[in-house]
Amino acid sequence: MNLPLNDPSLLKNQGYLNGEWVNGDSGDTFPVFNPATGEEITRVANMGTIDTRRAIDAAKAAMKEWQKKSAKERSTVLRHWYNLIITNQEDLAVIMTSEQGKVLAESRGEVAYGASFIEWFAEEAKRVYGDVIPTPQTDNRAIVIKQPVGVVAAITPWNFPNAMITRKVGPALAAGCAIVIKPAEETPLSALALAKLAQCAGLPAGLLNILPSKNSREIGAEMTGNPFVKKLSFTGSTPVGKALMKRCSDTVKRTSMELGGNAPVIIFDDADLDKAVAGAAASKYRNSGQTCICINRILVQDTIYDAFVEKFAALVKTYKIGNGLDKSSTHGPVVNKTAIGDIQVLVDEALEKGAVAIVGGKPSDQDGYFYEPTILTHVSDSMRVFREEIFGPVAPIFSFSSEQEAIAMANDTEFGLASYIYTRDQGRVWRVSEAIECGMVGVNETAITSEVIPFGGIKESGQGREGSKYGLDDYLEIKYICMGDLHA
Ligand SMILES: NC(=O)c1ccc[n+]([C@@H]2O[C@H](COP(=O)([O-])OP(=O)(O)OC[C@H]3O[C@@H](n4cnc5c(N)ncnc54)[C@H](O)[C@@H]3O)[C@@H](O)[C@H]2O)c1
Ligand SMILES: O=C[C@H](O)CS(=O)(=O)O
Repeated sequence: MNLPLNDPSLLKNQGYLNGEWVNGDSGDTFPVFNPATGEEITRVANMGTIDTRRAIDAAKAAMKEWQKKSAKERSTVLRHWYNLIITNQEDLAVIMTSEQGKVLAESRGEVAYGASFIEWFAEEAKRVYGDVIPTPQTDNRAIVIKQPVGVVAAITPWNFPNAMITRKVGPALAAGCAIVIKPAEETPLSALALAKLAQCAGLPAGLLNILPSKNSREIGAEMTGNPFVKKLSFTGSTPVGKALMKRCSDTVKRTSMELGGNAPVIIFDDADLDKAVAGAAASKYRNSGQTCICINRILVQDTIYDAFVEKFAALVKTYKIGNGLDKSSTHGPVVNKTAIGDIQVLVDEALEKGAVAIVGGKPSDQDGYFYEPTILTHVSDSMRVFREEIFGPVAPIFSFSSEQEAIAMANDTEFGLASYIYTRDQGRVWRVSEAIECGMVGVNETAITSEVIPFGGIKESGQGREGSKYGLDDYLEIKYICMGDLHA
């Protein structure tokens, strides 16, 4: 399948290992499909254990020189890479829409968002400060320096195939580390195109290694078991994150976990209703609901429930699902056929328990993996759509009476990634923001992410933070040096 690219050389189908484009040791390949059409885009090298081991060895060797460079030298390379990503934004967006499905406008936005992490950490690289601590003794001083954690392994998901790569590679390289990445098997092309641009930017060989593969378990086993890997950064589902954390404990690796969500939005009766409708819809149906911080449960105060449902349904009915490269499409497909089935199981379970699909409720009849934007009313917390991450364009709308009931519903989950509140009562903003158990809160806003904020969750949504001034810490180790014999 030919993609409409200005630079066709960005469409890579080999692994990127030690600065070279290579086929997997097995010589095997796997297909990458366009979810809007079901067509095969290309076949990609299927990397395995031997390739992973080679990549880790290359990263270990390359890191020796990289960590000796000055922060400014590392920053300069990252800045050049950022400039190349922005210059090639349109091609990167077309590649993303073709393999992941999101509409082109969202893909363009993700490329810019992904690039912002490279820009941000090009700057943060120069601000890895330490401490000089006055000690209780008079003849010594305590010095604290920060050093790179070591070789990083990373595993990333298909829903943001560009930004989930750069949100890890940016801080890793800025800190002086080298990194080996396995992207999702559904969307390797975005990662490979980023590697091509990093190569063009002069990033030294071995610092960035991309291992496309269908053998995720096999590669994960090597990444989590190899003693030269000092940190695993994972973004994906909570069950997989738990398994990887367990494996990492064998060699006491540091881990960063960006896992599943079950975000509530709480809409109080003093909210600006039109803003709440627009914000809730934008979050819920962003990337066709395949976003970790998508609203998963809409909680509306009972006094405004009917008014909210009427406005929300009127907006959702205007959506046009279709191929993301078609300018008239507002929303794209879901990632594959399995996702269609998973979503339908959740919807059917709710319907069997009394829910009503006032909009949608089934797959679209057009070719490709399309699910109709769906709204469910008459829902309850006994349904799976209350407890599980839907990861599709389905909006269950629950009602509540009091602030206390809303907080209890919001917190009634093992997840704790993002939450959203619509109210114009400042006292309520503080009470509810502090009471909700999560890592990020949007108040009268659902577009809450950028490179400057600490992205991450609590409970079973993960550990660590990506982006912001905090993001570099996950790739650094603190070393304390006692400077004695001061009066020698
Ligand atoms: N918190 C965040 O920042 C964030 C961001 C994006 C997605 N997510 C979460 O990711 C999930 C959706 O993405 P997904 O379907 O790709 O998740 P997933 O966990 O199925 O896969 C994520 C990655 O892990 C790999 N993988 C799967 N099983 C593995 C194993 N046993 N060993 C090693 N690697 C394995 C996959 O190949 C993929 O690269 C959702 O739960 C979503 O909430 C979280
Ligand atoms: O799906 C997960 C992403 O992290 C969401 S965002 O692009 O960071 O908002």
